[in-house]
Amino acid sequence: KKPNEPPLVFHWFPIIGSTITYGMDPPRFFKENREKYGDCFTFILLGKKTTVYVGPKGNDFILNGKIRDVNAEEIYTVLTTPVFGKDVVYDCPNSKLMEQKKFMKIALTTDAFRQYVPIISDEVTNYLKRSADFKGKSGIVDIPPKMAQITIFTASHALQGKEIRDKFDETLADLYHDLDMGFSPINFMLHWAPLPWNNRRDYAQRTVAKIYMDTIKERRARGETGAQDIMWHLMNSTYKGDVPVPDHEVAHMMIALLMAGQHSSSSTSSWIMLRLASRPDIMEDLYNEQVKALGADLPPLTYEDLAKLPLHAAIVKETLRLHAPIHSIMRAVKTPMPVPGTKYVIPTDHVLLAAPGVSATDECYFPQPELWEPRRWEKDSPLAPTIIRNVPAEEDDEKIDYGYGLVSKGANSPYLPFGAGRHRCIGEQFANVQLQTITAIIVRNFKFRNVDGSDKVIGTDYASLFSRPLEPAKIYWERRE
Ligand code: HEM
Ligand SMILES: N#Cc1ccc(COc2ccc(/C=C/c3ccc(C(F)(F)[C@](O)(Cn4cnnn4)c4ccc(F)cc4F)nc3)cc2)cc1
Repeated sequence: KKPNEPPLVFHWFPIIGSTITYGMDPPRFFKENREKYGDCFTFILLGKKTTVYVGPKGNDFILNGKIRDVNAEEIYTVLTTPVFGKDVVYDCPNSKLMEQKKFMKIALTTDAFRQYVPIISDEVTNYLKRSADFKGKSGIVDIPPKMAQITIFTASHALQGKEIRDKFDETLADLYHDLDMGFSPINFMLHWAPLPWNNRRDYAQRTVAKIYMDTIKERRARGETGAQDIMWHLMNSTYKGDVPVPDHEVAHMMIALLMAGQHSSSSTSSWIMLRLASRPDIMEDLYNEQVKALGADLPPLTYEDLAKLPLHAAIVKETLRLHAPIHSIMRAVKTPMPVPGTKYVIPTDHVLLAAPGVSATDECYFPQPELWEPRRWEKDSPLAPTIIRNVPAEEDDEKIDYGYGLVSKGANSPYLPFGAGRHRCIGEQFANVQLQTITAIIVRNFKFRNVDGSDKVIGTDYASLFSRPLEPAKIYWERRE
């Protein structure tokens, strides 16, 4: 170990290093090594020196790193470009990504959400009516595959438009599956390997992109201006210098948004259902919150209704605190980076890894951190986030504009499931609308509990790109009369 580098995690073998212990359970790996080495330490991930820096200071160091010091696209492009397609997101200069995020964000407006809530409600209601797994009065169901179906229908219809959503009933579903096979950490690590599924992924990418480009041509021919969905906005956006967005870039951004929305929401909605099954009392409280706020006849849900359902919002917030789909955020180091307050200088042959989930489960910020308690987010809850150095976890947050609107630097926040800084998520509001609406409709139809009646919750599968529940994850459901 060199004197001015962070401590190196002990490992037996070169190349493999700590890949397996990290890959099997990243949160446990971070916690154990934080206790041994402190907030900043280096481990070997498939031969690559990977420096972890956790806690609010680590989150700030990595997520608010200067563009000349840290680089996301170098790390992510091998994973995302074969799946999304060329010239978008991580296959273009960061300045172009910032413009693309501006275009996407313009489409995700309150007006759009007003349209999305009825769309999402109807998709969930229809799915529950049609699904063979929810026939009769009660039963046992493996919930993650059902939530994957519900999210693909709701995300594709809301974000991509009706014509794309209807294609998911036939060809698009299989193509999406082949595309999805390429979205795995193996590709992340061994992108150069001629893995068999990568041919299917490449064929699927070209075919899906063509479906989008044909839809774009149809809409342009029809002079379509009705649906204010994302495709319409991207088709009518121009880069600085009034350069229109080429059709293939619109198609590739649509694939990127579909993948983002699908994986994050499918994982999170599965965890929400599993947590509700472990706490049937909270599921009852959600039902009563709706009856109290909207009336016992439970009229069709509107976007404005969501603001009257704070417990529904807290369910999503608390689930993301314990089950953030992205457990590791990576950056390449472009210039040697001195770590403030230490003698460490991170060299350019290291990769930086931020793990915001570590502070979200740190007892010094969240009392009883492993307890899933949505009410901890209410103002005067005894479990509320500890005020950090007189900076409340939520407010008083420094904001900065990277070209797609003001985003919080989140420098002091122990809770960053959507990241922070230049690469921060632009899908947070959509995700909240989608997840709260799905939860509200499910709560209206069913009561859940664990098959064994316990308050336990299943373990996490970290082997895929987005952490998600181990499968099968069965719950007992009962139709609410
Ligand atoms: C529960 C849902 C979601 C979670 C937890 C989540 C989380 C994140 C995180 C942690 C990042 C930062 C990645 C990094 O810094 O490397 C991010 C970025 C991003 N997310 Fe999300 N996301 C969610 C939903 C969505 C949705 C629904 C969309 C699109 C509609 C979306 C689009 C994006 C985009 C475009 C970026 C920017 C990437 C960059 O600038 O490098 N996300 N998200
Ligand atoms: N042995 C072994 C062994 C070793 C290691 C492991 C596990 O190791 C790791 C390490 C790192 C990671 C990182 C996750 C990661 C990063 C980027 C992205 C993304 F870019 F794709 C995304 O941010 C996703 N996103 C954003 N918002 N919603 N979705 C995105 C951005 C913009 C966009 F438009 C579309 C997008 F969808 N996705 C996921 C995951 C697993 C397992 C086994």
